[in-house]
Amino acid sequence: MIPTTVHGYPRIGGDRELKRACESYWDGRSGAADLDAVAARLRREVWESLRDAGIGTIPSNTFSYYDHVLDNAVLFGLVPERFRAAFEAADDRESELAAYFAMARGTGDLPPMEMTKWFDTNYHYLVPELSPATRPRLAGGKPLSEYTQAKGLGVPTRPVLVGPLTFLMLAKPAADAPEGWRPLNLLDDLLACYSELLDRLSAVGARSVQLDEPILASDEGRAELPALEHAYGRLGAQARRPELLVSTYFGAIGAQALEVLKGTGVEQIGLDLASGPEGVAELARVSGLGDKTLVAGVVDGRNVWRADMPGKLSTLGSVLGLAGRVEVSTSCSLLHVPIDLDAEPGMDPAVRERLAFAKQKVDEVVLLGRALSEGDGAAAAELKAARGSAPASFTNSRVRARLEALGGATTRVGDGRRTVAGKEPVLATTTIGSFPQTPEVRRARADHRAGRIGDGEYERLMRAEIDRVIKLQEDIGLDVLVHGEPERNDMVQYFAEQLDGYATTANGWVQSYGSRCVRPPILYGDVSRPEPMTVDWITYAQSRTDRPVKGMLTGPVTMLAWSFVRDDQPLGDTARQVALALRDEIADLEKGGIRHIQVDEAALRELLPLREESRADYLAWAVESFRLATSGVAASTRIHTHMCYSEFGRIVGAIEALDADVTSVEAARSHMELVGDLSAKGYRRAIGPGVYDIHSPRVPSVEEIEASLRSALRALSPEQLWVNPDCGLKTRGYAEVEPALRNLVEAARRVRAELGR
Ligand SMILES: Nc1nc2c(c(=O)[nH]1)N[C@@H](CNc1ccc(C(=O)N[C@@H](CCC(=O)N[C@@H](CCC(=O)N[C@@H](CCC(=O)O)C(=O)O)C(=O)O)C(=O)O)cc1)CN2
Ligand code: MET
Ligand SMILES: [Zn+2]
Repeated sequence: MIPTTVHGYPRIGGDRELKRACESYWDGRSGAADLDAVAARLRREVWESLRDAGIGTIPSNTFSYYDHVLDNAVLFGLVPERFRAAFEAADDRESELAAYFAMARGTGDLPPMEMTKWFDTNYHYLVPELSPATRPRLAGGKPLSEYTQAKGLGVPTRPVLVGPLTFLMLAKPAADAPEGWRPLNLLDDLLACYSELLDRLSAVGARSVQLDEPILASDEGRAELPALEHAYGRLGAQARRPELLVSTYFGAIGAQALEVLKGTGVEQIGLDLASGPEGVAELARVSGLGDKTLVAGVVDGRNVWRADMPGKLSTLGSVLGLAGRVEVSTSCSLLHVPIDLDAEPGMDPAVRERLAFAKQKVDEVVLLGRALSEGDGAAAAELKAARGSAPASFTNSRVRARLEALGGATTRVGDGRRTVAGKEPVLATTTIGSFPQTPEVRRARADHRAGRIGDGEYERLMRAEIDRVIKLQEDIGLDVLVHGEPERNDMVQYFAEQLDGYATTANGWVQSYGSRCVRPPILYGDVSRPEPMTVDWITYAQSRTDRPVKGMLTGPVTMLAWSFVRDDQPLGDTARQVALALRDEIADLEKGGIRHIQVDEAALRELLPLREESRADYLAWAVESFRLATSGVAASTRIHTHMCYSEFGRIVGAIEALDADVTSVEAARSHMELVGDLSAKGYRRAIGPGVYDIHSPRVPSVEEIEASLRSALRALSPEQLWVNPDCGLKTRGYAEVEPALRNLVEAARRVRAELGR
C-alpha cells in the first residue's frame, strides 16, 4: 500500500467554532475551560475525519488558538521582553491564556507583537522578537499534550513544528538587539531545545515529527545552506528521537538545498510537486533521495481546483524510483483552503464540479495512494472524473476584444497631481475606508441574506449608517471623508459578488489572522462588470456633506491575491480583465462627481514572488493592471491607493510606477521603518504612513501620534505627508475608533501649528 498524509488541516472548525469560542472568551462571556473544551473537540474532529478518510499518517499540533508561529515561540520561551513577567508568572490556565492572547492582541498598555504575512498567503503570523539576551528553553508542552490527546483517542499522529531555520528567519531582532545581530545567531541554543523536545516526543511514543521549512522556497532560505546543514546534521544525528520529516512547500527548494538535506540523517523529505515542474526536476538532478522517504506534495494545498488525477499519477510514477519510499501528500497544509465543498449546495454546478476543498483534497490524496498501489484499474471510475477543460460559457469575447483594442493605452494625463499644496491642507487627515462593522450592520446583512428584511429596508439601514459615519467624521474634523463601507461583507468578496466570472461561497471560510476569517471568492472565468457596483453608495455619501468623500475600490492585484484564481492563463491576463471592470467603475464614479478615488492594493507586497527571478514579471503586470484601472480619470481627480503590510523597500519603484497621487500604508506596528525606505529611495509622491495600529484595541495618545508625525517629517516634506490610521477600521469598535480619530486630528493640528501652516 502506498502511504498517504497531509501537512496540516484547517483548525477553525466547519462552522467557525474556534472564532466564536475565542471571541466569546475575549469578551468575558465564557471561561478558559469552555475555550479549551471547544479546542479539544475541534482537534478530535480533524484527527477522526482524516483517519476515517483513510489518511495514513495524521498530523497533530496543527491546531492553534491564534497562530502556530506564536505557539512555537511560546513553546521555546521566546517571549518579547514586555510580556515576560506575565508569561513567567502564569500559574493557572486563565493567566496562561491571558499571557498568550496579550502577545497576540496587545493589552491596555502593551502593544501586541507585529503581525505579518505568512509567505505569499493571506494568513498572518506573529513575528517573534529575539535578541542576544533571549534564552530559548523548552517552556511548554503543547506538541506533547496534543500528541497524547490524539493517542488517547486511538489516533497515532505526527506532531508538526515550525522548523528552526524558518522560525528564526521569520523572527526579527528586538528593539534592544545590537545593529547587525541576527536571530539566526540563536540557532545552536534553539536546536538544543528542539533536541530535548524530540527526545520527549519519542518517550511518549511519537514515531515521526514534521518540521516545516517553507523558508527554503525563498531566496533568503536558499542562501542559508550552512545553517540548514548544521541544523539537520545535528538533529539527524541525535540518538533518541522520532523519524524526522523536513517539510518544504510554497515552491521548489533548489537542488542545492535538496542535496544538503539528502546528506543529513533526516528520514523523510517533503517536496512541493504541485506548484511547478521544478520539484521533480530537482529530485532527478540530485539522483533521488536514496533510501529516504519522499513525501510527495502532488495535490495542491493552496487552490481549490480539483486535481488532474491522471497528471498527478504520472508525476507520482516519475518519482517512485527516486526515493526509498514515496508517501502521497498535499503540497502544503490545507490551512489555506475552505473545509468542505459539501457546505456549498447553492453553488453553480458548472463551477462546483471543478472544485475540491480541504475534505475533497484529502479524498484525492487517498485515491491517488490507492491507484498507485493497486494500479489505475482499481480507481478507474474516480480517476476519470478529472477536471477537463473549461466550458465555453466561462469565456467573454466582448471583454477580450475590448482589452485587445485598449492595448497598452494606460498613461494618465497627469498635471500637478504631485503637488498636494492648494488642494488639501498639509498633513491632510483621512481614513482608509471602512468604519466599524457593528453587530447591527452584520445582523442587517444576515437578515437581508436570509430574506428576513427586503432590499428597501436593507438599503435604508445602510444609508442610515452612512449618515452616521459622515456626521461623525465631520464632527471629528477629518479632511477627506469616506462612506465607511458598511454595505460590504469584505473588500474582495463584495466586488466578486457583483462581477461575472466569479463565484462566491456561503461557508468557505479560511483563517486570515486570529479569529478573523475570509471567504475567498473563486475566479473561474472571464471577468466583467454587468453594472455599477459602488456608485449609488458613494454618491449618496457625497450628497450628505460638503467635504470630499473618497470612493473605495479594491485593485486588480488584491482581487486576485485574496481569491482562488483560474490557472489556465497567466495571472497578468486575468488581472487586466479585473482592471477593465474597475476602469469602468472609476469612470462612473467620476461622472457621479466623486473627486477622490482610492483603489486598494492591500496585497501588492504579499503577492511578490518568493524568488527574485520571478519578481520583475510580477511587478510589471501588477503595475500595468493598476494603471489600466486608474488611468482614465481627469488630472484633477485624485487617485489614492492603500497597501497593508510594511517592508516596501524592495518595491518602491513599483509603488512609484502605480502613478497614484496618495498612498497610505501600514507603518504603525513596524514603527515607520518604511518612511525611511521610501525617502531613501527618493519617493516624491504623497504618502500616509499609518500612525496607529488598527489591529489592536489600544487607543493611541495625541502625543504618540505627534511623535510619529514628527518622525515621518524627518524624511518627508509636509506637503507629502498625509495623516491616517494604518488600515481600515472595520474590525474595531466605536468606543476605540472615535477617541483614536479625535487624537489623530488633534495631533495633526498641533504639528501643523508648529509648522506655521
Ligand atoms: N479578503 C480579505 N483579506 C484580508 C483583509 C480583508 O479585509 N479582506 N484584510 C487584511 C486582514 N485580514 C482580515 C480578514 C478578515 C477580516 C474580518 O473582519 N473578517 C470577518 C468576516 C467578514 C465577513 O465576511 N463578514 C460577513 C459575514 C459576517 C458573519 O460572520 N455573519 C454571521 C452573522 C452575523 C449576525 O447575525 O450578527 C454569520 O454568518 O454567522 C458580513 O459582514 O456580512 C470576521 O472574521 O469576523 C478582517 C481582516 C488582510 N487580508
Ligand atoms: C485590508 S486593506 C483595507 C482597505 C479597505 N478600504 C478598508 O478600509 O477596510
Ligand atoms: Zn489595509
